Amino acid sequence: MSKPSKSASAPGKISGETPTKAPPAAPADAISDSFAEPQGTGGETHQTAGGDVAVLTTAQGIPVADDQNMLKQGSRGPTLLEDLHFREKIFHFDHERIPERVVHARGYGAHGYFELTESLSDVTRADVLQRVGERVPAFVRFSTVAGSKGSADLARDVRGFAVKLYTQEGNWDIVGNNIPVFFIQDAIKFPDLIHAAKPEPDRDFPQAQTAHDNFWDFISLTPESMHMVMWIMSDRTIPRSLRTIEGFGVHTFRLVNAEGKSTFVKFHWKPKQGLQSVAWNEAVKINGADPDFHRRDLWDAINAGDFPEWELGVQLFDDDFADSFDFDVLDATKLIPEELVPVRIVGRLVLDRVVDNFFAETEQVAFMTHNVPPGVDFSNDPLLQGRNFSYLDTQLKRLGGPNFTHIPINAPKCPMAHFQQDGHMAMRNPVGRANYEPNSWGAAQGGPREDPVRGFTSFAEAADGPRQRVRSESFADHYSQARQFFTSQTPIEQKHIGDALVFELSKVERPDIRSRIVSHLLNIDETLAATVADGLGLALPKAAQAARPTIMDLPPSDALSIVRNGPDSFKGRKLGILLTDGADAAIFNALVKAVEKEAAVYEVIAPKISGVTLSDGTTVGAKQKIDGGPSVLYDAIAVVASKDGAALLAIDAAAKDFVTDAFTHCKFIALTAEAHLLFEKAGIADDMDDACLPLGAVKDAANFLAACRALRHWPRELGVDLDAQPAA
Ligand code: HEM
Repeated sequence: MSKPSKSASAPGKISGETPTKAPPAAPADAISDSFAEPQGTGGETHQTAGGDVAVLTTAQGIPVADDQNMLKQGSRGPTLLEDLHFREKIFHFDHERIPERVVHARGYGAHGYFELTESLSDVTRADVLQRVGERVPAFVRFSTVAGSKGSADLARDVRGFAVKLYTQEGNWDIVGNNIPVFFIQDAIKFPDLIHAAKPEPDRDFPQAQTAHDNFWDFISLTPESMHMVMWIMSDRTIPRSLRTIEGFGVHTFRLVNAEGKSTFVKFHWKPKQGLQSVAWNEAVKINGADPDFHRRDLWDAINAGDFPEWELGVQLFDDDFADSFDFDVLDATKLIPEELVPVRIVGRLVLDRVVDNFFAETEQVAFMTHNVPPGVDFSNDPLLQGRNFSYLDTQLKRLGGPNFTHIPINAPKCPMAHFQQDGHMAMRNPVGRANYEPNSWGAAQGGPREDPVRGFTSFAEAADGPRQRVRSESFADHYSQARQFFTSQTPIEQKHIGDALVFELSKVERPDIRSRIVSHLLNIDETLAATVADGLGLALPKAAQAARPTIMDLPPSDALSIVRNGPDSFKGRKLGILLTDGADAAIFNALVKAVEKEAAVYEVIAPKISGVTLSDGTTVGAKQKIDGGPSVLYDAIAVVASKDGAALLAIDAAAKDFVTDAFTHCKFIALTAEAHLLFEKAGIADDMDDACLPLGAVKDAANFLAACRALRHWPRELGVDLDAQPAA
């Protein structure tokens, strides 16, 4: 196979292959002064080539003399069909869009590597899992499921966590989610699930939300989804960052070793950054303030050298365990508690490079569950089996032809040779005379041959039984693990699940659908059901008919809680510092130093984007003007204001929102004595608690950053939420 040549890429220069390095940023002195640009007869700007500046060409390479005006008959006359440059330019523009993914349309990707830290050679012959210390390139795409490509990042939704490992035995795609279970057990229900979740077909809303009748109607009639419902109503679906989510392969897969022995496996990605989520009220506001919150966060962190990292964990088990387990390991609505089968950490995934071009890489990447190397294999999970058909099929539609593996992001990075040829946009065709096998052209010209030893062989599982459309009885317990998830949460997390259910069901117009959901909750946890019924002002219905009674005493699992798996540092988090003219320079500088010591980051927010002049006369630039930098964009806030500055802030609605939102969202807050006025005028001065710390002296900065390690002061929430108040 011929390999496209690599060429260094400069802005606007087209090469045959996606460049591996971002083009160098233009030096500051190269930024043009638009006031000095040459103008044409109509006053339009004409920038011309010369020196280091390349000549603009058509896609055919023909140099372009004028890119501002169409070819006309006279300056005010009709446009001529002969204008080859205009026609080509518009033609290409007209065809820029490809269909968005039918699900997971909004996503964001990054490059990195996977490194093996513990060999799995005892259980698999997969080359990538043999030798400790070896690395393979990786590409990861995170996504939301229901929203369109242009929807907002903080939608309450499952996050896709799709990993492509470019191994020496071909691409291995682990197409997972940040939740270890799924809504449905059988792939035949996937179109129904997604239709119900997406905007309703007559009105095409709501966008990127499950809070509507169709979704909850379907769910209320699909009791197998109840475990997943607990997860999606938890804070897992409003993560603080893509860097703070777990990833799960969900299904039971197989690992197969050199002797052909199979071991069942579940895949886990555990974030070194710890788990963290935001509050719902905060998520709603982030979506308005910065719909790109998650992608910006990932882009900024990687570009700053703060590379997110996940550990690859495996839960390995055999047939005996599978037979003894309370649930069916082929049922994707069930997980295997880590307390029963510990997660063995065997590798690390590091994301260290942003994409050069979003479309070329993130949009065109094609993940497929059936991409597995020799030594990895499938189980009979009927959801997985259906997925194995769906992903290849959908790529053909989305990427327009069978040659999507020629796109650099999808091309394997190992030797490959086959006789597939032609088709739309074929970049690689077999060379030489033979394009079939068997053939008699000999080693030099005959092309590749099969390899029964190294090649992929499916695990020789025996299967028997009548052909039938049926759901296994072993899939019939719909509530026990839902209950186990709920009882494994801390009280604040349980409250959030109740709040989320009340919120979502309040958006459902039909009372009977609300009631049906509560009838399922009664089979999970009576208190939760009563709380939700109360929140909806609904009489408690009868419990839903259960195919299997709930196992009430499954032991709680700490691994299922976000709060219990948070980090113990503020590393990688962002402090928002609201500054005014005349603010204490020593305190500001101490804060900056403390932030850097904590390996965190900060942004300055000021009344004007030009920045402020501090008490010592130094000037500090602002990243955000106050109404463009609400506190929902930060993990903690500090208000460092002078007396006059605080007086100005105290009349500003955005400044008042800045502190009240931070307070409501249980964030750590630091303030100078002068800034107190803003908190008074915002109406929260009397409620301030232990997580509101004074910035009276330089040493207070470090104390404050140390306190921020707890991330949130959740007890405060009970004081600021109507639903948390005792009934009158
Ligand atoms: C455990 C259940 C599932 C998980 C974890 C899952 C995960 C994902 C992820 C992460 C993506 C986005 C891939 C990307 O970033 O490009 C995706 C896309 C997709 N999924 Fe699934 N999915 C599940 C179930 C299903 C099922 C049952 C089907 C169909 C039978 C399905 C069909 C699709 C399709 C068609 C896409 C769009 C792919 C593309 O256009 O690139 N998924 N899924």
